[in-house]
Amino acid sequence: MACIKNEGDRPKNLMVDMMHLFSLTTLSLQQTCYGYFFFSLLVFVHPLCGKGRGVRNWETVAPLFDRAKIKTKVITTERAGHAYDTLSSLSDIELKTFDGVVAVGGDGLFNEILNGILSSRYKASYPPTPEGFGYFGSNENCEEQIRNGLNCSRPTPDSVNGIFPGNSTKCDDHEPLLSTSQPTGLDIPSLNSSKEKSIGDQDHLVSFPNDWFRLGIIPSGSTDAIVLRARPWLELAPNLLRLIPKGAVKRCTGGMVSMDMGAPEARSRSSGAIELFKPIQLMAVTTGERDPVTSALFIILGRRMSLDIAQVVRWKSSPTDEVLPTVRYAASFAGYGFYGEVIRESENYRWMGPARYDFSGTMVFLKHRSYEAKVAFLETPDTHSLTASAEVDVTGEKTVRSHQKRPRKIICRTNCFICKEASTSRQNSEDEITDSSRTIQENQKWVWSQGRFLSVGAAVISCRNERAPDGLVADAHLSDGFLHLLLIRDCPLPLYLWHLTQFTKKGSDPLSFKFVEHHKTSAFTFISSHDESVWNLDGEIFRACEASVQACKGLVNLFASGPELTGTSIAY
Ligand SMILES: Nc1ncnc2c1ncn2[C@@H]1O[C@H](COP(=O)(O)OP(=O)(O)OP(=O)(O)O)[C@@H](O)[C@H]1O
Repeated sequence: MACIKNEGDRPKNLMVDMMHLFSLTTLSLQQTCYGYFFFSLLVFVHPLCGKGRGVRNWETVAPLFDRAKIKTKVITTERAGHAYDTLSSLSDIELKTFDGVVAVGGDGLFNEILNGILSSRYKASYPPTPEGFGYFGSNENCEEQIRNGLNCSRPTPDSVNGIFPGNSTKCDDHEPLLSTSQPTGLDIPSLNSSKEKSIGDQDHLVSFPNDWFRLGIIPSGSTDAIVLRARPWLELAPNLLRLIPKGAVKRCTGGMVSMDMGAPEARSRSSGAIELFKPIQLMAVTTGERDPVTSALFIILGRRMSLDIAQVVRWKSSPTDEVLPTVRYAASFAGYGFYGEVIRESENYRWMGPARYDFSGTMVFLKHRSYEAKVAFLETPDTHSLTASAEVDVTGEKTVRSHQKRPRKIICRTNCFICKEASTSRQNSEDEITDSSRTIQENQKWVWSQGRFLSVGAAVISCRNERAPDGLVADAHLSDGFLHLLLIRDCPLPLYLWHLTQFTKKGSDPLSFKFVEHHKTSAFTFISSHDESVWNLDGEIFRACEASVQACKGLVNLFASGPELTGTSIAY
Protein backbone atom coordinates (compact mmCIF):
# COMPACT_ATOMS: atom_id res chain seq x y z
CA MET A 1 0.00 0.00 0.00
CA ALA A 2 2.83 2.26 0.81
CA CYS A 3 3.78 2.35 -2.81
CA ILE A 4 0.69 4.29 -3.82
CA LYS A 5 1.66 7.87 -3.45
CA ASN A 6 0.19 10.87 -5.12
CA GLU A 7 -3.09 10.54 -3.33
CA GLY A 8 -4.11 13.96 -4.51
CA ASP A 9 -4.38 12.77 -8.10
CA ARG A 10 -6.79 10.01 -7.28
CA PRO A 11 -10.49 10.47 -7.72
CA LYS A 12 -12.59 10.76 -4.62
CA ASN A 13 -14.63 7.82 -5.59
CA LEU A 14 -15.51 5.07 -3.19
CA MET A 15 -15.75 2.39 -5.85
CA VAL A 16 -12.38 3.23 -7.26
CA ASP A 17 -10.81 3.26 -3.81
CA MET A 18 -12.33 -0.12 -3.08
CA MET A 19 -10.98 -1.38 -6.34
CA HIS A 20 -7.52 -0.18 -5.37
CA LEU A 21 -7.78 -2.00 -2.08
CA PHE A 22 -9.00 -5.17 -3.72
CA SER A 23 -6.33 -4.95 -6.37
CA LEU A 24 -3.55 -4.55 -3.87
CA THR A 25 -4.77 -7.60 -2.02
CA THR A 26 -4.78 -9.47 -5.32
CA LEU A 27 -1.27 -8.21 -5.96
CA SER A 28 -0.06 -9.65 -2.71
CA LEU A 29 -1.70 -12.97 -3.52
CA GLN A 30 -0.21 -12.92 -6.97
CA GLN A 31 3.18 -12.38 -5.40
CA THR A 32 2.72 -15.23 -3.00
CA CYS A 33 1.35 -17.71 -5.50
CA TYR A 34 3.04 -16.73 -8.73
CA GLY A 35 6.15 -15.01 -7.55
CA TYR A 36 8.16 -16.50 -10.37
CA PHE A 37 5.63 -15.64 -13.09
CA PHE A 38 6.62 -12.78 -15.35
CA PHE A 39 4.32 -10.72 -17.40
CA SER A 40 6.25 -8.46 -19.70
CA LEU A 41 5.35 -5.01 -20.98
CA LEU A 42 6.89 -2.49 -23.30
CA VAL A 43 6.22 0.97 -21.86
CA PHE A 44 6.52 4.26 -23.73
CA VAL A 45 6.71 7.37 -21.55
CA HIS A 46 6.13 10.72 -23.26
CA PRO A 47 8.23 13.05 -21.09
CA LEU A 48 6.67 16.27 -22.35
CA CYS A 49 3.03 15.36 -22.29
CA GLY A 50 0.74 17.08 -19.87
CA LYS A 51 3.50 19.43 -18.69
CA GLY A 52 5.72 16.57 -17.62
CA ARG A 53 2.94 14.50 -16.11
CA GLY A 54 4.04 11.44 -18.09
CA VAL A 55 7.26 11.04 -16.14
CA ARG A 56 5.61 11.81 -12.79
CA ASN A 57 2.81 9.33 -13.44
CA TRP A 58 5.22 6.61 -14.43
CA GLU A 59 7.27 7.19 -11.29
CA THR A 60 4.05 6.84 -9.31
CA VAL A 61 2.90 3.58 -10.85
CA ALA A 62 6.24 1.89 -11.62
CA PRO A 63 6.54 0.47 -8.04
CA LEU A 64 3.19 -1.25 -8.53
CA PHE A 65 4.50 -3.09 -11.56
CA ASP A 66 7.67 -4.06 -9.67
CA ARG A 67 5.65 -5.32 -6.78
CA ALA A 68 3.49 -7.42 -9.08
CA LYS A 69 6.67 -8.80 -10.65
CA ILE A 70 5.71 -7.47 -14.02
CA LYS A 71 8.74 -6.95 -16.18
CA THR A 72 8.78 -3.60 -17.94
CA LYS A 73 11.00 -2.34 -20.71
CA VAL A 74 10.66 1.43 -20.51
CA ILE A 75 11.38 3.78 -23.38
CA THR A 76 11.20 7.50 -22.84
CA THR A 77 10.29 9.01 -26.17
CA GLU A 78 12.72 11.51 -27.60
CA ARG A 79 10.64 12.87 -30.44
CA ALA A 80 7.32 12.55 -32.20
CA GLY A 81 7.38 9.31 -34.16
CA HIS A 82 9.75 7.52 -31.78
CA ALA A 83 7.14 5.03 -30.56
CA TYR A 84 5.84 4.48 -34.08
CA ASP A 85 9.32 3.80 -35.44
CA THR A 86 10.17 1.45 -32.62
CA LEU A 87 7.04 -0.63 -32.96
CA SER A 88 6.86 -0.75 -36.72
CA SER A 89 10.47 -1.82 -37.01
CA LEU A 90 10.24 -4.37 -34.22
CA SER A 91 10.30 -7.92 -35.50
CA ASP A 92 7.39 -10.13 -34.61
CA ILE A 93 9.67 -12.33 -32.53
CA GLU A 94 10.68 -9.32 -30.51
CA LEU A 95 7.10 -8.15 -30.17
CA LYS A 96 6.11 -11.60 -28.94
CA THR A 97 8.42 -11.24 -25.96
CA PHE A 98 5.92 -8.70 -24.63
CA ASP A 99 2.38 -9.25 -23.48
CA GLY A 100 1.43 -5.72 -24.31
CA VAL A 101 2.46 -2.14 -24.90
CA VAL A 102 1.59 0.68 -22.53
CA ALA A 103 1.43 4.37 -23.37
CA VAL A 104 2.18 6.79 -20.56
CA GLY A 105 0.97 9.85 -22.35
CA GLY A 106 -2.05 11.28 -24.11
CA ASP A 107 -4.18 10.13 -27.00
CA GLY A 108 -1.43 11.23 -29.40
CA LEU A 109 1.09 8.76 -28.05
CA PHE A 110 -1.53 6.02 -27.93
CA ASN A 111 -2.43 6.67 -31.56
CA GLU A 112 1.23 6.44 -32.51
CA ILE A 113 1.56 3.10 -30.74
CA LEU A 114 -1.61 1.80 -32.37
CA ASN A 115 -0.36 2.70 -35.84
CA GLY A 116 3.14 1.38 -35.15
CA ILE A 117 1.75 -1.99 -34.17
CA LEU A 118 -0.87 -2.36 -36.87
CA SER A 119 0.90 -0.77 -39.83
CA SER A 120 2.63 -3.92 -41.03
CA ARG A 121 0.74 -6.52 -39.05
CA TYR A 122 -2.91 -5.97 -39.87
CA LYS A 123 -3.48 -7.62 -43.20
CA ALA A 124 -7.08 -6.80 -43.99
CA SER A 125 -8.41 -5.37 -47.19
CA TYR A 126 -9.14 -1.73 -47.69
CA PRO A 127 -12.63 -0.58 -46.77
CA PRO A 128 -15.37 -1.27 -49.30
CA THR A 129 -16.24 1.62 -51.59
CA PRO A 130 -19.51 2.44 -53.35
CA GLU A 131 -20.21 1.86 -56.98
CA GLY A 132 -19.48 5.06 -58.84
CA PHE A 133 -16.59 5.95 -56.59
CA GLY A 134 -13.42 6.30 -58.65
CA TYR A 135 -11.66 3.31 -57.10
CA PHE A 136 -14.55 0.91 -57.17
CA GLY A 137 -13.17 -0.73 -60.30
CA SER A 138 -9.78 -1.17 -58.78
CA ASN A 139 -11.36 -3.09 -55.92
CA GLU A 140 -12.85 -5.47 -58.43
CA ASN A 141 -9.48 -5.93 -60.06
CA CYS A 142 -7.99 -6.61 -56.71
CA GLU A 143 -10.56 -9.27 -55.93
CA GLU A 144 -9.57 -10.91 -59.16
CA GLN A 145 -5.91 -10.68 -58.29
CA ILE A 146 -6.49 -12.05 -54.80
CA ARG A 147 -8.04 -15.08 -56.44
CA ASN A 148 -4.95 -15.33 -58.61
CA GLY A 149 -2.74 -15.12 -55.57
CA LEU A 150 -1.80 -11.47 -56.04
CA ASN A 151 -2.85 -9.78 -52.90
CA CYS A 152 -2.84 -6.28 -54.28
CA SER A 153 -5.72 -4.85 -52.36
CA ARG A 154 -4.28 -5.46 -48.96
CA PRO A 155 -2.19 -2.76 -47.42
CA THR A 156 1.41 -3.77 -47.63
CA PRO A 157 3.99 -2.41 -45.24
CA ASP A 158 5.10 -0.11 -48.02
CA SER A 159 1.70 1.21 -48.79
CA VAL A 160 0.98 1.62 -45.13
CA ASN A 161 4.22 3.37 -44.50
CA GLY A 162 3.38 5.69 -47.30
CA ILE A 163 1.34 7.66 -44.84
CA PHE A 164 4.37 8.65 -42.91
CA PRO A 165 6.31 11.45 -44.39
CA GLY A 166 9.63 9.74 -43.99
CA ASN A 167 8.51 7.00 -46.35
CA SER A 168 6.04 8.80 -48.49
CA THR A 169 6.66 10.23 -51.88
CA LYS A 170 5.11 13.46 -50.70
CA CYS A 171 6.14 15.06 -47.47
CA ASP A 172 3.31 16.14 -45.25
CA ASP A 173 5.08 18.44 -42.88
CA HIS A 174 2.45 18.83 -40.27
CA GLU A 175 1.55 15.23 -39.75
CA PRO A 176 3.02 14.36 -36.43
CA LEU A 177 3.92 10.73 -36.96
CA LEU A 178 7.32 11.42 -38.39
CA SER A 179 9.00 8.27 -39.41
CA THR A 180 12.73 8.74 -39.33
CA SER A 181 15.71 6.51 -39.69
CA GLN A 182 16.94 7.42 -36.24
CA PRO A 183 17.64 4.56 -33.86
CA THR A 184 14.58 3.27 -32.11
CA GLY A 185 16.27 2.95 -28.75
CA LEU A 186 15.05 -0.56 -28.19
CA ASP A 187 17.66 -3.01 -27.16
CA ILE A 188 16.62 -6.59 -26.66
CA PRO A 189 19.89 -8.46 -26.56
CA SER A 190 18.39 -11.90 -26.34
CA LEU A 191 16.69 -11.54 -29.66
CA ASN A 192 17.99 -11.09 -33.12
CA SER A 193 15.53 -10.00 -35.71
CA SER A 194 17.64 -11.30 -38.58
CA LYS A 195 17.16 -14.76 -37.14
CA GLU A 196 13.46 -14.45 -37.64
CA LYS A 197 13.78 -14.03 -41.36
CA SER A 198 15.87 -17.15 -41.68
CA ILE A 199 13.47 -19.14 -39.53
CA GLY A 200 10.56 -18.12 -41.70
CA ASP A 201 8.16 -19.77 -39.29
CA GLN A 202 4.53 -18.67 -39.48
CA ASP A 203 4.26 -19.27 -35.73
CA HIS A 204 6.40 -16.25 -35.16
CA LEU A 205 4.07 -13.91 -36.99
CA VAL A 206 1.92 -11.58 -34.95
CA SER A 207 -1.39 -10.84 -36.58
CA PHE A 208 -4.43 -8.90 -35.49
CA PRO A 209 -6.94 -9.43 -34.06
CA ASN A 210 -5.51 -11.88 -31.56
CA ASP A 211 -6.40 -12.91 -28.04
CA TRP A 212 -3.23 -12.26 -26.14
CA PHE A 213 -1.67 -8.95 -27.02
CA ARG A 214 -2.98 -5.88 -25.19
CA LEU A 215 -2.54 -2.15 -25.25
CA GLY A 216 -2.74 0.03 -22.18
CA ILE A 217 -2.80 3.70 -21.32
CA ILE A 218 -1.64 5.41 -18.18
CA PRO A 219 -3.44 8.67 -18.98
CA SER A 220 -1.04 11.58 -18.73
CA GLY A 221 -1.89 13.90 -21.60
CA SER A 222 -2.39 17.59 -21.07
CA THR A 223 -5.82 18.30 -19.66
CA ASP A 224 -6.67 19.49 -23.10
CA ALA A 225 -5.08 16.61 -24.94
CA ILE A 226 -8.34 15.24 -26.07
CA VAL A 227 -9.16 13.91 -29.40
CA LEU A 228 -11.49 16.53 -30.70
CA ARG A 229 -9.41 19.46 -29.51
CA ALA A 230 -12.60 21.42 -29.65
CA ARG A 231 -13.27 22.01 -26.05
CA PRO A 232 -12.03 25.06 -24.31
CA TRP A 233 -13.38 27.76 -26.52
CA LEU A 234 -16.79 26.64 -25.52
CA GLU A 235 -16.06 28.02 -22.11
CA LEU A 236 -16.47 31.24 -24.01
CA ALA A 237 -19.81 30.06 -25.20
CA PRO A 238 -21.86 32.01 -22.65
CA ASN A 239 -20.26 35.16 -23.99
CA LEU A 240 -20.87 34.08 -27.55
CA LEU A 241 -24.48 33.39 -26.77
CA ARG A 242 -24.79 36.86 -25.35
CA LEU A 243 -23.93 38.12 -28.81
CA ILE A 244 -27.07 36.52 -30.13
CA PRO A 245 -30.01 38.93 -30.13
CA LYS A 246 -32.09 38.47 -27.05
CA GLY A 247 -34.49 35.60 -27.56
CA ALA A 248 -33.05 34.55 -30.87
CA VAL A 249 -33.34 30.89 -30.19
CA LYS A 250 -36.48 29.10 -29.37
CA ARG A 251 -36.77 25.49 -28.41
CA CYS A 252 -39.36 23.62 -30.35
CA THR A 253 -40.90 20.33 -29.43
CA GLY A 254 -38.87 17.19 -30.04
CA GLY A 255 -35.60 18.85 -29.21
CA MET A 256 -35.48 20.71 -32.52
CA VAL A 257 -34.33 24.24 -32.51
CA SER A 258 -35.43 26.95 -34.84
CA MET A 259 -34.63 30.62 -35.09
CA ASP A 260 -37.16 32.92 -33.59
CA MET A 261 -36.24 36.46 -32.79
CA GLY A 262 -38.65 36.67 -29.90
CA ALA A 263 -37.97 33.93 -27.41
CA PRO A 264 -36.30 35.02 -24.20
CA GLU A 265 -34.90 31.67 -23.12
CA ALA A 266 -31.67 31.57 -24.97
CA ARG A 267 -29.74 33.65 -22.52
CA SER A 268 -31.22 32.22 -19.40
CA ARG A 269 -30.59 28.69 -20.58
CA SER A 270 -27.06 29.44 -21.51
CA SER A 271 -25.91 31.21 -18.43
CA GLY A 272 -23.23 29.23 -16.74
CA ALA A 273 -24.40 26.00 -18.27
CA ILE A 274 -22.30 25.94 -21.33
CA GLU A 275 -19.01 24.39 -20.76
CA LEU A 276 -18.67 22.10 -23.65
CA PHE A 277 -16.73 19.48 -24.93
CA LYS A 278 -13.59 18.23 -24.05
CA PRO A 279 -14.34 15.00 -25.72
CA ILE A 280 -12.54 11.90 -25.73
CA GLN A 281 -9.99 10.50 -23.51
CA LEU A 282 -9.89 6.88 -24.41
CA MET A 283 -9.31 5.87 -20.84
CA ALA A 284 -12.40 7.68 -19.64
CA VAL A 285 -14.46 5.58 -22.01
CA THR A 286 -12.81 2.24 -21.53
CA THR A 287 -12.41 2.25 -17.77
CA GLY A 288 -14.52 5.15 -16.68
CA GLU A 289 -11.49 6.75 -15.06
CA ARG A 290 -8.55 8.89 -16.04
CA ASP A 291 -6.60 8.07 -12.94
CA PRO A 292 -3.09 6.66 -13.51
CA VAL A 293 -3.19 4.33 -10.52
CA THR A 294 -6.54 2.88 -11.57
CA SER A 295 -5.22 2.38 -15.09
CA ALA A 296 -2.07 0.72 -13.79
CA LEU A 297 -4.17 -1.67 -11.70
CA PHE A 298 -6.27 -2.63 -14.70
CA ILE A 299 -3.03 -3.51 -16.45
CA ILE A 300 -1.57 -5.41 -13.51
CA LEU A 301 -4.75 -7.39 -13.06
CA GLY A 302 -4.55 -8.32 -16.72
CA ARG A 303 -8.00 -7.06 -17.58
CA ARG A 304 -8.86 -7.46 -21.22
CA MET A 305 -11.53 -6.07 -23.47
CA SER A 306 -11.57 -5.76 -27.21
CA LEU A 307 -11.91 -2.47 -29.01
CA ASP A 308 -13.04 -1.61 -32.51
CA ILE A 309 -10.58 0.40 -34.53
CA ALA A 310 -11.33 2.65 -37.50
CA GLN A 311 -9.18 1.93 -40.51
CA VAL A 312 -8.90 5.11 -42.57
CA VAL A 313 -7.61 4.85 -46.11
CA ARG A 314 -6.71 8.06 -47.83
CA TRP A 315 -7.03 7.79 -51.58
CA LYS A 316 -5.98 11.35 -52.30
CA SER A 317 -4.58 14.16 -50.15
CA SER A 318 -5.83 16.86 -52.49
CA PRO A 319 -7.90 16.78 -55.68
CA THR A 320 -4.89 17.26 -57.94
CA ASP A 321 -2.79 14.54 -56.32
CA GLU A 322 -2.32 11.10 -57.75
CA VAL A 323 -4.08 8.22 -56.10
CA LEU A 324 -1.82 6.82 -53.42
CA PRO A 325 -3.68 4.70 -50.88
CA THR A 326 -2.31 5.26 -47.43
CA VAL A 327 -3.62 3.77 -44.21
CA ARG A 328 -4.08 5.05 -40.68
CA TYR A 329 -5.86 3.71 -37.66
CA ALA A 330 -7.90 5.59 -35.08
CA ALA A 331 -9.17 4.24 -31.79
CA SER A 332 -11.76 6.83 -30.94
CA PHE A 333 -12.62 9.40 -33.55
CA ALA A 334 -12.03 10.57 -37.11
CA GLY A 335 -13.37 14.00 -37.99
CA TYR A 336 -13.32 16.42 -40.90
CA GLY A 337 -14.22 20.10 -41.23
CA PHE A 338 -14.48 21.85 -37.89
CA TYR A 339 -12.60 19.06 -36.08
CA GLY A 340 -9.71 19.01 -38.54
CA GLU A 341 -9.50 22.79 -38.79
CA VAL A 342 -9.15 23.26 -35.05
CA ILE A 343 -6.05 21.11 -34.80
CA ARG A 344 -4.59 22.47 -38.03
CA GLU A 345 -5.08 26.03 -36.80
CA SER A 346 -3.67 25.16 -33.39
CA GLU A 347 -0.40 24.07 -35.00
CA ASN A 348 0.24 27.75 -35.83
CA TYR A 349 0.08 28.66 -32.17
CA ARG A 350 2.16 25.94 -30.54
CA TRP A 351 4.02 28.62 -28.61
CA MET A 352 0.82 29.26 -26.64
CA GLY A 353 0.89 25.78 -25.12
CA PRO A 354 -2.46 24.20 -24.36
CA ALA A 355 -4.11 27.63 -24.64
CA ARG A 356 -3.68 27.27 -28.39
CA TYR A 357 -6.75 25.05 -28.48
CA ASP A 358 -8.87 27.76 -26.86
CA PHE A 359 -7.63 30.28 -29.31
CA SER A 360 -7.78 28.25 -32.49
CA GLY A 361 -11.10 26.71 -31.51
CA THR A 362 -12.62 30.14 -31.11
CA MET A 363 -11.19 31.31 -34.41
CA VAL A 364 -12.43 28.28 -36.30
CA PHE A 365 -15.84 28.47 -34.69
CA LEU A 366 -16.26 32.13 -35.56
CA LYS A 367 -15.14 31.54 -39.16
CA HIS A 368 -18.05 29.13 -39.40
CA ARG A 369 -16.80 27.46 -42.56
CA SER A 370 -18.67 24.73 -44.31
CA TYR A 371 -17.37 22.28 -46.87
CA GLU A 372 -18.96 20.83 -49.97
CA ALA A 373 -18.68 17.06 -49.75
CA LYS A 374 -20.25 13.74 -50.68
CA VAL A 375 -20.49 10.90 -48.24
CA ALA A 376 -21.64 7.36 -48.99
CA PHE A 377 -22.24 5.00 -46.10
CA LEU A 378 -23.24 1.36 -45.86
CA GLU A 379 -26.70 0.85 -44.52
CA THR A 380 -27.96 -2.50 -43.33
CA PRO A 381 -31.29 -3.36 -41.76
CA ASP A 382 -29.47 -3.36 -38.41
CA THR A 383 -27.92 0.04 -38.93
CA HIS A 384 -30.87 2.07 -40.10
CA SER A 385 -30.30 5.78 -40.09
CA LEU A 386 -30.76 7.40 -36.74
CA THR A 387 -30.97 10.82 -38.25
CA ALA A 388 -33.84 13.09 -37.37
CA SER A 389 -34.17 14.19 -40.92
CA ALA A 390 -31.95 14.50 -43.92
CA GLU A 391 -33.40 16.07 -46.94
CA VAL A 392 -30.83 16.15 -49.63
CA ASP A 393 -30.99 13.56 -52.31
CA VAL A 394 -27.97 13.63 -54.47
CA THR A 395 -27.31 10.72 -56.66
CA GLY A 396 -30.74 9.30 -56.91
CA GLU A 397 -29.63 6.10 -55.17
CA LYS A 398 -31.60 6.76 -52.05
CA THR A 399 -32.70 9.72 -50.11
CA VAL A 400 -32.20 9.61 -46.39
CA ARG A 401 -35.46 10.55 -44.84
CA SER A 402 -35.98 8.76 -41.64
CA HIS A 403 -38.56 10.26 -39.39
CA GLN A 404 -39.13 7.12 -37.43
CA LYS A 405 -39.00 7.13 -33.66
CA ARG A 406 -35.44 6.87 -32.53
CA PRO A 407 -34.73 3.50 -30.91
CA ARG A 408 -33.85 3.08 -27.25
CA LYS A 409 -30.22 3.71 -26.54
CA ILE A 410 -28.37 0.84 -24.92
CA ILE A 411 -25.27 2.12 -23.25
CA CYS A 412 -22.01 0.17 -23.43
CA ARG A 413 -20.57 -0.86 -20.09
CA THR A 414 -18.60 -3.67 -18.47
CA ASN A 415 -19.75 -7.07 -19.80
CA CYS A 416 -21.86 -5.35 -22.44
CA PHE A 417 -24.04 -7.98 -24.08
CA ILE A 418 -24.02 -6.20 -27.44
CA CYS A 419 -20.22 -6.30 -27.60
CA LYS A 420 -20.23 -9.90 -26.39
CA GLU A 421 -22.62 -10.92 -29.15
CA ALA A 422 -20.43 -9.16 -31.70
CA SER A 423 -17.37 -10.92 -30.35
CA THR A 424 -19.05 -14.32 -30.56
CA SER A 425 -20.09 -13.71 -34.13
CA ARG A 426 -16.54 -12.64 -34.93
CA GLN A 427 -15.09 -15.82 -33.49
CA ASN A 428 -17.61 -17.93 -35.36
CA SER A 429 -16.71 -16.44 -38.68
CA GLU A 430 -13.14 -15.31 -38.39
CA ASP A 431 -12.30 -16.12 -42.01
CA GLU A 432 -15.38 -14.51 -43.31
CA ILE A 433 -14.70 -11.37 -41.33
CA THR A 434 -11.23 -10.98 -42.75
CA ASP A 435 -12.61 -10.36 -46.16
CA SER A 436 -16.11 -9.29 -45.35
CA SER A 437 -14.99 -5.71 -45.50
CA ARG A 438 -14.72 -6.00 -49.23
CA THR A 439 -17.86 -7.94 -49.78
CA ILE A 440 -21.08 -6.03 -49.75
CA GLN A 441 -23.65 -8.39 -48.42
CA GLU A 442 -26.98 -8.63 -50.12
CA ASN A 443 -28.88 -6.78 -47.48
CA GLN A 444 -26.45 -3.89 -47.40
CA LYS A 445 -26.72 -0.85 -49.60
CA TRP A 446 -24.87 2.38 -50.12
CA VAL A 447 -26.65 5.56 -49.19
CA TRP A 448 -25.35 8.89 -50.41
CA SER A 449 -25.52 12.21 -48.69
CA GLN A 450 -24.24 15.39 -50.25
CA GLY A 451 -24.16 19.05 -49.44
CA ARG A 452 -22.30 21.61 -47.38
CA PHE A 453 -21.15 20.26 -44.05
CA LEU A 454 -19.72 22.03 -41.04
CA SER A 455 -18.21 18.76 -40.03
CA VAL A 456 -18.17 15.08 -40.83
CA GLY A 457 -17.22 12.85 -37.94
CA ALA A 458 -17.02 9.16 -37.20
CA ALA A 459 -17.05 8.10 -33.56
CA VAL A 460 -15.71 4.62 -32.89
CA ILE A 461 -16.57 4.87 -29.21
CA SER A 462 -18.90 7.13 -27.25
CA CYS A 463 -16.15 9.69 -26.60
CA ARG A 464 -17.56 10.34 -23.17
CA ASN A 465 -15.66 12.45 -20.66
CA GLU A 466 -16.22 14.71 -17.74
CA ARG A 467 -17.34 17.64 -19.88
CA ALA A 468 -19.45 15.69 -22.31
CA PRO A 469 -21.06 13.27 -19.87
CA ASP A 470 -22.85 11.24 -22.55
CA GLY A 471 -20.07 11.69 -25.09
CA LEU A 472 -20.58 12.43 -28.74
CA VAL A 473 -22.71 9.35 -29.22
CA ALA A 474 -24.15 8.05 -25.97
CA ASP A 475 -24.90 4.55 -27.25
CA ALA A 476 -21.73 3.85 -29.22
CA HIS A 477 -20.23 0.49 -28.27
CA LEU A 478 -16.61 -0.37 -27.73
CA SER A 479 -16.55 -3.45 -29.91
CA ASP A 480 -19.76 -3.95 -31.87
CA GLY A 481 -18.11 -3.38 -35.26
CA PHE A 482 -19.85 -0.10 -36.05
CA LEU A 483 -18.97 3.53 -36.50
CA HIS A 484 -21.31 6.40 -35.74
CA LEU A 485 -21.21 8.77 -38.66
CA LEU A 486 -22.20 12.32 -37.75
CA LEU A 487 -22.87 14.70 -40.62
CA ILE A 488 -23.42 18.25 -39.44
CA ARG A 489 -24.97 20.25 -42.25
CA ASP A 490 -24.39 23.94 -42.68
CA CYS A 491 -26.68 25.90 -40.38
CA PRO A 492 -26.76 29.32 -38.74
CA LEU A 493 -23.99 29.82 -36.23
CA PRO A 494 -26.27 30.20 -33.18
CA LEU A 495 -27.91 26.87 -33.97
CA TYR A 496 -24.56 25.21 -34.32
CA LEU A 497 -23.59 26.63 -30.97
CA TRP A 498 -26.84 25.42 -29.49
CA HIS A 499 -26.21 21.95 -30.85
CA LEU A 500 -22.69 21.88 -29.41
CA THR A 501 -23.81 23.01 -26.00
CA GLN A 502 -26.19 20.07 -25.78
CA PHE A 503 -23.20 17.79 -25.42
CA THR A 504 -22.49 19.22 -21.97
CA LYS A 505 -25.82 18.16 -20.59
CA LYS A 506 -26.42 14.64 -19.42
CA GLY A 507 -29.52 13.14 -20.99
CA SER A 508 -29.80 15.74 -23.74
CA ASP A 509 -30.09 14.74 -27.37
CA PRO A 510 -27.57 16.77 -29.37
CA LEU A 511 -28.05 14.60 -32.44
CA SER A 512 -31.74 15.35 -32.82
CA PHE A 513 -31.31 18.68 -34.60
CA LYS A 514 -32.59 18.95 -38.11
CA PHE A 515 -29.19 19.71 -39.52
CA VAL A 516 -27.59 16.65 -37.89
CA GLU A 517 -27.47 13.28 -39.62
CA HIS A 518 -26.51 10.30 -37.50
CA HIS A 519 -25.88 6.95 -39.16
CA LYS A 520 -24.65 3.77 -37.58
CA THR A 521 -22.56 2.09 -40.24
CA SER A 522 -19.68 -0.29 -40.77
CA ALA A 523 -18.04 1.76 -43.52
CA PHE A 524 -18.25 5.02 -45.42
CA THR A 525 -16.50 6.89 -48.17
CA PHE A 526 -15.89 10.61 -48.20
CA ILE A 527 -15.19 12.81 -51.23
CA SER A 528 -14.47 16.51 -51.19
CA SER A 529 -12.97 18.74 -53.83
CA HIS A 530 -11.63 21.04 -51.16
CA ASP A 531 -7.94 21.68 -51.64
CA GLU A 532 -6.89 21.70 -48.03
CA SER A 533 -8.93 18.90 -46.59
CA VAL A 534 -7.80 17.98 -43.12
CA TRP A 535 -8.96 15.18 -40.87
CA ASN A 536 -8.49 14.80 -37.16
CA LEU A 537 -7.64 11.20 -36.29
CA ASP A 538 -7.54 10.72 -32.53
CA GLY A 539 -6.34 14.31 -32.34
CA GLU A 540 -3.67 13.96 -35.01
CA ILE A 541 -3.72 15.71 -38.38
CA PHE A 542 -4.33 13.66 -41.51
CA ARG A 543 -4.79 15.29 -44.90
CA ALA A 544 -7.33 13.60 -47.13
CA CYS A 545 -9.87 14.85 -49.64
CA GLU A 546 -10.93 11.34 -50.62
CA ALA A 547 -11.00 8.70 -47.94
CA SER A 548 -12.71 5.46 -47.03
CA VAL A 549 -13.22 4.38 -43.47
CA GLN A 550 -14.28 1.06 -41.99
CA ALA A 551 -14.79 -0.27 -38.51
CA CYS A 552 -12.50 -3.20 -37.72
CA LYS A 553 -14.41 -5.20 -35.18
CA GLY A 554 -12.45 -5.93 -31.98
CA LEU A 555 -9.14 -5.37 -33.72
CA VAL A 556 -7.10 -4.73 -30.58
CA ASN A 557 -7.37 -5.64 -26.91
CA LEU A 558 -7.06 -3.10 -24.15
CA PHE A 559 -6.06 -3.53 -20.54
CA ALA A 560 -9.49 -2.41 -19.42
CA SER A 561 -12.86 -3.84 -18.61
CA GLY A 562 -15.25 -1.25 -19.97
CA PRO A 563 -16.86 1.69 -18.29
CA GLU A 564 -18.31 1.14 -14.85
CA LEU A 565 -21.27 3.40 -15.21
CA THR A 566 -23.78 4.09 -12.57
CA GLY A 567 -27.46 4.15 -13.34
CA THR A 568 -29.35 2.40 -16.06
CA SER A 569 -27.69 1.07 -19.17
CA ILE A 570 -30.65 2.08 -21.22
CA ALA A 571 -31.21 5.69 -22.10
CA TYR A 572 -34.26 7.02 -23.82
N1 LIG B 1 9.57 13.23 -26.72
C1 LIG B 1 8.69 13.81 -27.53
N2 LIG B 1 8.89 15.06 -27.98
C2 LIG B 1 7.98 15.68 -28.76
N3 LIG B 1 6.82 15.10 -29.18
C3 LIG B 1 6.57 13.85 -28.76
C4 LIG B 1 7.47 13.15 -27.92
N4 LIG B 1 6.94 11.94 -27.66
C5 LIG B 1 5.76 11.87 -28.32
N5 LIG B 1 5.53 13.02 -28.98
C6 LIG B 1 4.35 13.41 -29.80
O1 LIG B 1 3.59 14.38 -29.07
C7 LIG B 1 2.24 14.36 -29.54
C8 LIG B 1 1.25 14.61 -28.41
O2 LIG B 1 1.35 13.57 -27.50
P1 LIG B 1 0.28 13.25 -26.39
O3 LIG B 1 -1.10 13.38 -26.93
O4 LIG B 1 0.67 11.94 -25.83
O5 LIG B 1 0.58 14.37 -25.28
P2 LIG B 1 -0.21 15.68 -24.86
O6 LIG B 1 0.47 16.37 -23.72
O7 LIG B 1 -1.60 15.29 -24.58
O8 LIG B 1 -0.01 16.56 -26.12
P3 LIG B 1 -0.90 17.68 -26.81
O9 LIG B 1 -1.45 18.59 -25.75
O10 LIG B 1 0.05 18.34 -27.77
O11 LIG B 1 -1.95 16.90 -27.49
C9 LIG B 1 2.05 13.01 -30.20
O12 LIG B 1 1.79 13.22 -31.57
C10 LIG B 1 3.38 12.28 -30.02
O13 LIG B 1 3.76 11.62 -31.20
